Amino acid sequence: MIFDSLLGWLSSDMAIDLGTANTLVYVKGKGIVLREPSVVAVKKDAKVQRVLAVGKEAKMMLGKTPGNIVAIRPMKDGVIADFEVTEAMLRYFIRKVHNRRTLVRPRIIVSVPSGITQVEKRAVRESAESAGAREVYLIEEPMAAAIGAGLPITEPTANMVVDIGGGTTEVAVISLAGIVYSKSVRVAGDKMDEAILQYIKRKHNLLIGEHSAERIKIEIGNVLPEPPFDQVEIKGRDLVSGVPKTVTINAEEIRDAINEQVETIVEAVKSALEHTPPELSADIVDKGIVLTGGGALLRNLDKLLRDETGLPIIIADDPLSSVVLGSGQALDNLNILKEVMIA
Ligand SMILES: Nc1ncnc2c1ncn2[C@@H]1O[C@H](COP(=O)(O)OP(=O)(O)OP(=O)(O)O)[C@@H](O)[C@H]1O
Repeated sequence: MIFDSLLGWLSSDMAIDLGTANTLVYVKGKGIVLREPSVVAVKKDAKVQRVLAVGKEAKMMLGKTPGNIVAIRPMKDGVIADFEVTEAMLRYFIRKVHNRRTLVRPRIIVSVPSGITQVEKRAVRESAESAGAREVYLIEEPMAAAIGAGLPITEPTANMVVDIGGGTTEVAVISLAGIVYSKSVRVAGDKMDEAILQYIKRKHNLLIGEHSAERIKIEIGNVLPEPPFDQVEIKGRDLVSGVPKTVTINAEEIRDAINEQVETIVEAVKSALEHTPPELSADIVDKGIVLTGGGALLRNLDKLLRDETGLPIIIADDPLSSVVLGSGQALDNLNILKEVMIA
């Protein structure tokens, strides 16, 4: 019986939020011990590929590497896009958490987007196992996010959570420790960055990298900007002359640039509301919708969702950590894990 093997968990056991943008690790009894971008810099010589840097150090190299070095983001749209590199990244993070001591192989809880395929689930399990896990348990991200945000998921009442990450936006209605309805769209922070990059290219003939696009979004991104608009100077390469140049961009332009992605997220929320059984809808009217994930920090997204749905919208206390905090609670309290883990 699988639950028998839940006994005897060790202090080296951990919960990992293997995100498209960031990877977070929670160690049993200790809390969050690692928070790094999901980026790996790899050097390719002849046929051999060597990992040069992982996490923050590798993210600094994005878009700045010479020919034989590539900075790779091995997760795309919430799932593993490059199996080997994901495994190398996980191995690095697990060893870092353990201070490179070789301990008993840990049991690991990994959160995955809701509705991922069996093949994608197997890829996550296998990559965690080859990176050193003894056993791997999976939890759906919106469930983990809801637990991490402190929602009473085991009660017979609706909890609605919208987790906006780098690769996916997950909308879910949870009651009695089960997901009553969920919708996962592969539109979130990364697609916004891409849209900003394309907008600046089109409108200002300026080429910028994805790292700069993300920085602009975080600095002045706002879904309901008002004059005087915040603005930021950006440097890039002029498409026509080929030389470096600087332009000033304002928040209204960025709203325009990411409008389509924001609309997709709003529509996903509305569609979830339409598919929620009436008894549970009544609970949502009272309790509202909780936003988690880095995208919850996009300025005024909560206000826009409130305008569009007429419901109370609450941003979780620490939206970037909700998922790993929820998986961490399942690690600390195995009764929760038994209820929410998926096959
Ligand atoms: N202040 C901010 N304003 C807008 N977006 C932000 C802000 N801070 C972080 N983000 C965005 O949040 C995203 C990362 O969020 P998070 O770490 O929750 O995602 P993830 O778990 O790695 O992704 P996924 O759940 O899709 O696998 C990035 O796109 C980042 O640019």
